[in-house]
Amino acid sequence: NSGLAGKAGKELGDDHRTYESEYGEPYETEDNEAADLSNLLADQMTPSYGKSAIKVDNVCTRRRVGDHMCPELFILGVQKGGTSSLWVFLVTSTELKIQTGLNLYEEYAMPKEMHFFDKQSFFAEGVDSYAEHFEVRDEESQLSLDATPAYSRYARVPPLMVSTINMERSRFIITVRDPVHRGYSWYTHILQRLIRMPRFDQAYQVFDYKFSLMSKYMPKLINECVQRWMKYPKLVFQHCWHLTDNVRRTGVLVEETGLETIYPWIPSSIFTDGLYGYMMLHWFRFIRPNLFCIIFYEKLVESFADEIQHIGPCLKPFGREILESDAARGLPLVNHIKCKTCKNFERLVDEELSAVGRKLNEELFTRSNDVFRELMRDHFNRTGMADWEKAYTL
Ligand SMILES: Nc1ncnc2c1ncn2[C@@H]1O[C@H](COP(=O)(O)OS(=O)(=O)O)[C@@H](OP(=O)(O)O)[C@H]1O
Repeated sequence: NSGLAGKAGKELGDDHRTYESEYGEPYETEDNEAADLSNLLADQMTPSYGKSAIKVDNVCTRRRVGDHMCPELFILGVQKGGTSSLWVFLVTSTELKIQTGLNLYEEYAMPKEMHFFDKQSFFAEGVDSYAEHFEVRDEESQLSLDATPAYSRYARVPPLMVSTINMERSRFIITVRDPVHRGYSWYTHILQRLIRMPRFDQAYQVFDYKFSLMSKYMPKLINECVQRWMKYPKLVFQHCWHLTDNVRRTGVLVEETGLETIYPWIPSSIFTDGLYGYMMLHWFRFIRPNLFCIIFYEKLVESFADEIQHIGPCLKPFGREILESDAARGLPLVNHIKCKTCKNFERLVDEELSAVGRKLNEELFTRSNDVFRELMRDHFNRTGMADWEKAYTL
């Protein structure tokens, strides 16, 4: 593993204290992250954003026939944004010929998700190991996809990607969804799949496992951070996302249960992962906007054939396009967790979720959505999008 990927991994490993991540493995803290990220990758940030001089020399940038193939198409997020269905659509298309990974690092991950950039232990294995998870390139035109929706929610991922992959060729897809519904879906996901892990159970127990109580307490705390950094919108995400020390220090007494928060980043991620405006500003510091394709979950569900065309610019450089006949297949329904057997699940009917959502918008999401709407207008020429709050006005 030559080049900057190794250097970045080593320096991060050497310089940062390690804690256990939410999945029980070490990750770096985000102490002085602004300084760390910008110093570490200052050289690489400019070329990736400017006129694309590739400085990294590794298996991803050499891309030789006969070598394992690094992905050049990514679904970065967001978690619970319909990414599994989108992945199924893309990799089952006989027209598009997009290849998925040969095998995964993690036995229990969704088949689409490599988690190379968000899990420190995988990244530490190096870029050659990443490529080896994909097929050997038989011809120049082959294209592989890494669809790991967790990437978008880790502030450290974009600089690591820039220091590793072939930035000249790569394209990045993100689907977004009403942050309230996304949050509720993520809460449901945790109750069904992750609650068996003691830290998830303890974190949720504090709130009597209720989404409504998490929505009452966590956004206030997150918003204090957001307000503090609002003067520098590009820095909000890296200072306020779910794994910052700021969030770790956050203690709050939940009056209804009489318990203090434990592992506060677990419930806080339900909300911070939905700060799309600040999240995208962070990504755009490292990767220029025209390499992204951003699509809307609600539009995918309502009018798939139209919305899916918005990933066209991310396929075109690879000589691919979505044909009408392909789009007519529609969005498959994958990964719908009913939580029928979830213990302690707070099932909120529409009206209840609307009431919770109204407050979440007031307190947290509207400002971030405003930023996001501006980005959609300025960089993607899409206006009238992301008006999720409308559904919550009385
Ligand atoms: N075709 C179609 N129509 C409507 N909704 C759909 C469809 N396909 C996926 N979904 C919903 O997308 C949610 C899962 O998103 P992800 O696959 O991105 O989740 S994950 O982060 O990979 O776990 C999950 O949302 P919730 O059901 O609200 O939890 C899925 O039901």
